[in-house]
Amino acid sequence: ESNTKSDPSSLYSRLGGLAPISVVVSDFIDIVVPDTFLNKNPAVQATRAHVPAAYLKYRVTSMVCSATGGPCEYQGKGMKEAHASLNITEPEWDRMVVLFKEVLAKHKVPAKESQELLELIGSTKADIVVVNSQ
Ligand code: HEM
Repeated sequence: ESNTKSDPSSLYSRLGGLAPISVVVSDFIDIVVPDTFLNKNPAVQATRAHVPAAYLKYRVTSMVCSATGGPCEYQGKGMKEAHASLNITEPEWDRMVVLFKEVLAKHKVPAKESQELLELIGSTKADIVVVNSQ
């Protein structure tokens, strides 16, 4: 596995590189895609028919790899564009964060690295949550 180009102090390296990152992302997508609360959003539910989970795993893994200082290049859509038509609400965002924290705990990602990943995810919130429902 070629993570040799990466700074050893990067979040990417501290997470253990691409193999552990891809496992955490894969588990996360496996939990998020069938989640009944998130699928109450009809726009989100509708994408299940035409956006394969394997595709989302690939895109989210390459994004996390890139954003944490790893050797990947994210070539997917911007977060605003990817989620614009999904009408994602604040409660849906909060549900996703709960599910993400469960996956981090399951894989025993250390507190510091978990916090950094949550901040990274948090930095995309303004582009993803388009409905202010509170
Ligand atoms: C409640 C929160 C979220 C929901 C319900 C959600 C749902 C979705 C759905 C349904 C798609 C497929 C859109 C389509 O192709 O029509 C998608 C794409 C994507 N999402 Fe999310 N998402 C959420 C949050 C996030 C977060 C926090 C990230 C990463 C920081 C993320 C990263 C991506 C990426 C990388 C894609 C693929 C973009 C592409 O096709 O190039 N999503 N999301």
